[in-house]
This record gives sequence, C-alpha cells and structure tokens, in this order.
Amino acid sequence: MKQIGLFFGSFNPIHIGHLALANYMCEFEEMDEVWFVVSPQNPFKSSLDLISTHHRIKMVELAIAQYANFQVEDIESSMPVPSYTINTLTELRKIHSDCEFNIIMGADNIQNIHRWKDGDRILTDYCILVYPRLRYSTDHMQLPLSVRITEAPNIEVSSTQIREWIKNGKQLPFLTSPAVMNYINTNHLYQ
Ligand SMILES: Nc1ncnc2c1ncn2[C@@H]1O[C@H](COP(=O)(O)OP(=O)(O)OP(=O)(O)O)[C@@H](O)[C@H]1O
Ligand SMILES: O=C(O)c1ccc[n+]([C@@H]2O[C@H](COP(=O)([O-])O)[C@@H](O)[C@H]2O)c1
Repeated sequence: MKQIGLFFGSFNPIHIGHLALANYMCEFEEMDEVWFVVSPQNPFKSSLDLISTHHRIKMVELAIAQYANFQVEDIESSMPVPSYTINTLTELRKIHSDCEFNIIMGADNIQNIHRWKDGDRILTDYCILVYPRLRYSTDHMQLPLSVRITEAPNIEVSSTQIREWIKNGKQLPFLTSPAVMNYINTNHLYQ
C-alpha cells in the first residue's frame, strides 16, 4: 500500500516550518507522499485573520511545486465547516482504498487530541507520526502503538508571526517561498 502522510492545517500562509517537516517525513519516515490538507476553518481557531481558502490552497501549490512527493488535497473545501479531521479521514479512506494514511501531528496537537471530535478514535484507528514542538513533551504520555514519535528538526516559525511581519511591510521570500511571497504581494494579502 502507498504510504501517505497527511498534513492538516490552515496554512495561512504555508511556511518553511511546514515544508521542512513534510520533506523530512518523505525522506526519513518512509512516506511515499505527503498531502497538505488545507482546512477552511479549524474548529478551535478564530476566523478573524483567515484569508479565503482558495488563496491558501494556491500558496500551498506554489510552495510545493518543486518537489514531486508533495500534493495539495482540497477535499475539505467541499465539506461542512468547521473542518473536523475525523470526517475528512473517513472520506479519504473511502476514496483511496489503495493508500495507508499516516497523520502528521505536532507534539502540541497530540496533547490536545482528546478535545478533538472523536479524538480517541483518531488515536486508535490511524497511524500517527508525531514530531517535536518546542515546550511540548510526549514523555509522560501513554500512547498507543499506532503513534510513532519522530525526530524531525524544528524550525520554530509561525504563520501568525509571518502575517504580522508582512503587515509591517517585510518581504519574507525565504520564510515562505519566493513564489508564495510574490503571490502575497500581487494579491495584497495580509496588508
Ligand atoms: N514551525 C513549524 N514546524 C512544524 N510544524 C508546524 C510549525 N508551525 C505549525 N506547525 C504545525 O503545522 C500544522 C499546520 O500549521 P498552521 O497552519 O496552524 O501554522 P501555524 O504557523 O501554527 O499557524 P498560526 O500561527 O496561524 O496558528 C499544525 O498542525 C501546526 O501545529
Ligand atoms: O477535528 C477536530 O476536532 C479538530 C480540532 C482542532 C484542529 N483540527 C484540525 O487540525 C489541523 C491543524 O490546524 P491549524 O489551524 O493549527 O493548522 C486543521 O486541519 C484543523 O481542522 C481538528
């Protein structure tokens, strides 16, 4: 079966933290592909700073164009909001019976998974690849065998920080990607 890493996120905008991590999962954790699943609306996040989903999808497409193992998955665009991950996973399994799905998840998110819709079911029914985040440890957690802890390198940059800097007139082609920065400028995003 094809091993697919699913990387869920708002990607508002996508940045090198996301890209480097997904790259690591393909090269070191035996993922044949990583799919970036762009979520129209995270159930836990405010929609205040959130730009429209089609811009976020376009930026992911631009950022990943150079690497054959990356794909954008826009299935959540046609699903109800907020974007509950269990619903997306169920749909993806129905459509792609030839793929094994591995959820790529930060140590911050795995600590909160019990608050997600059907979080316990996600934990037991899916393979999960957990990567370290600063200030979050998984040492004390009792995790099922379906959860694998990886040692992916951490690049602590955030979309929030990037949005703020762009608002202040900064050009950040290497924290996002040159093509993404160009798209942001052309479409006057995050001004
Ligand atoms: N620097 C990073 N390195 C690795 N993973 C990250 C990084 N930043 C965010 N992530 C993870 O990537 C997924 C998608 O991230 P998201 O789109 O929320 O970016 P973000 O930078 O955390 O955004 P925001 O600052 O708007 O909350 C989330 O699971 C998040 O935990
Ligand atoms: O399903 C849930 O209950 C749930 C709760 C919180 C977050 N999520 C998903 O987790 C992903 C990470 O979100 P974000 O905004 O931090 O990039 C995104 O796809 C959200 O829809 C999902």
